[in-house]
Amino acid sequence: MLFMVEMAVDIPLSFDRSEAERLKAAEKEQFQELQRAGTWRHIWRVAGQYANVSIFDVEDNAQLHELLTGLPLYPFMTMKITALCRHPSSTYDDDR
Ligand SMILES: O=C(O)C[C@H]1C=CC(=O)O1
Repeated sequence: MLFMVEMAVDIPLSFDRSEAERLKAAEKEQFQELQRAGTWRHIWRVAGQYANVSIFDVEDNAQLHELLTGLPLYPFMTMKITALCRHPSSTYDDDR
């Protein structure tokens, strides 16, 4: 199942800087692992914002929930999730 996830990150200025850097590094590592696995299929930076638009390919809603709530930066994120389905005009075989 494909989902578009819009994520915005807001780490308060009062939050410990070195802990923030540690969480960002952990987030990057987790992201790259999921990208290599094909689960976190795409990511784009939203220009001018600490935010991204991502496409996830997961088994079900529960897997998406587990994955998103397990992200190191999750406590600082707001998310908007949109379920996607194949467009009838698409020529791509992997648009499930
Ligand atoms: O940078 C972000 O948008 C937040 C998060 C998503 C992937 C990653 O490495 O960090």
